[in-house]
Amino acid sequence: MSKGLPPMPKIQELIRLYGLSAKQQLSQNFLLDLNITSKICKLAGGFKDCTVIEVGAGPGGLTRSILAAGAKKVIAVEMDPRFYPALKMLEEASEGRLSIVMANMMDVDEAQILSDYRAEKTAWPQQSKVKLIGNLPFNVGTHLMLKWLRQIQPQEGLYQFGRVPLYLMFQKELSDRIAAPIGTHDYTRLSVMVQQLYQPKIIYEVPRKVFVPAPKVDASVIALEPRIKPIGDVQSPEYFEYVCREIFTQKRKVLSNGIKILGPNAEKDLLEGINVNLRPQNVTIEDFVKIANRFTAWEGKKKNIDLLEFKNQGKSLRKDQKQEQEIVDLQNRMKKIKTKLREKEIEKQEKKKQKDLELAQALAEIDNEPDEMAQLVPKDKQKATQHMSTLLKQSQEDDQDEYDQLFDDEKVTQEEHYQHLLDKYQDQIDYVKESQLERAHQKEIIKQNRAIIDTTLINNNNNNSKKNNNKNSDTDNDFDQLLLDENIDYEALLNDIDNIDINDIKKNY
Ligand SMILES: C[S@@+](CC[C@H](N)C(=O)[O-])C[C@H]1O[C@@H](n2cnc3c(N)ncnc32)[C@H](O)[C@@H]1O
Repeated sequence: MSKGLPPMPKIQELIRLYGLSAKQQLSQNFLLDLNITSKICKLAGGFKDCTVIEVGAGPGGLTRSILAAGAKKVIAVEMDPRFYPALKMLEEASEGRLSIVMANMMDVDEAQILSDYRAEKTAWPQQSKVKLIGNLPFNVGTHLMLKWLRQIQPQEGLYQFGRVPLYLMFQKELSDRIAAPIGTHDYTRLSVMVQQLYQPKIIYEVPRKVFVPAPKVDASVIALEPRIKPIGDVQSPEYFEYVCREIFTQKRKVLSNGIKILGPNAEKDLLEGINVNLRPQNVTIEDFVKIANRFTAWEGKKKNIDLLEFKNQGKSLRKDQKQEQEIVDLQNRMKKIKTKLREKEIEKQEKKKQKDLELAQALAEIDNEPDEMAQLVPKDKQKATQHMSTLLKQSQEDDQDEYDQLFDDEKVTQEEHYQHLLDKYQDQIDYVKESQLERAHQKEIIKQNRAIIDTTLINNNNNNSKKNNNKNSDTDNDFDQLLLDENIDYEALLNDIDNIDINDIKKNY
């Protein structure tokens, strides 16, 4: 049990209790082994007396270890509301040391939450009393890292609180690239951009098997300590990012050739004093800064340079995450509907069996071969129904003869005669009529089912694009309505649902 916390249910138990299965599509891979999370905290240098922002707290495994490591305050940011009850339980046990912020970290104002929770400000270049840690989906982690990286030089956001180190879990390959030394295969745009501002160090390699569920790749925790003084003095972070991006697209060319991508005469105007025979992977960060600063002031650069990637990264991530979430929700609703339909189908089959049995019994009463009829009914209801009509007709005719005779003998009145016939056959006649109608009706129902499914999905897509929050309830109402119909052809409906390709829905976004 975690030091400093009262006894609490295990994370695995909370996951079971609150039904917190990982959403694999959203790359939720949990760390449930507290030995591992404690080791990560230790390798991050411990959190004693620190204010720690934990990004993507999930069910709270790592959170417990951070608290156990003596953090003064933990601010756990999580965007998936399913985790709120589990985190709330931990918050209550933490005696004020844990606070939960339910939000997308892309939208969080770090300086605001740190002031709200009275984090201590430390003057640059001292080591900060604030630390940030996160086991995030890998793509999200990269976007956020770029967000924090851009806050360093203007000392905004996190960096109003001093030299805040970041401890981020990435897929191993990405951490290797971020930390890659110059001259290695892994030295890329990201290495240059991150290392210009941070001192990176891989502190822990985490094999995939320790996550639940296991991702497809191994991971590692990288520590990013802001440099006291960045390498070089970048004039425009936007152009620095642009220049690094463009030059690394020319990885196989030496600088004198590759630089041409930045515009005509770039070689003459931007490379003075730089070894032009190097490939990008051998160019120092200082030289990248020099080239980028010259480019920023350069008249010869292309007009309308696309800096959109730099500006829109956060936006596109938010959009991607929202869409992924919507698709997961849609898939979950489909799953629920399928379960409901299967139950209804079983119910319907039971009813059908019962009806067939009743039909067989009814036939047995007017036929001398009950066994044969009992076999015929479940196999071919239409044939059985026809057979039953013939038998009924025959039987009515026999009775008619018998009663005509009685009537002729004046033993019964005409009225009694018809009443007798009516009573005897009414039920069977109704049943036969119903059965004959059934097939035509079924066809109609199948058509209706298809129409409802089509409309529901179209509505769903339209609603998604209109960002209409009521879409789920509309869709659910349609389906609930559908399920109320006793005569529904569940099998056809299930087939239709099975044939829905979730990728088609994705395409429509
Ligand atoms: C890989 S899981 C890790 C959960 C937990 N920290 C652990 O180690 O078991 C990532 C968590 O980050 C959350 N998350 C993903 N994107 C986020 C974002 N933009 N802002 C806040 N939380 C996010 C997910 O909902 C999920 O709970």
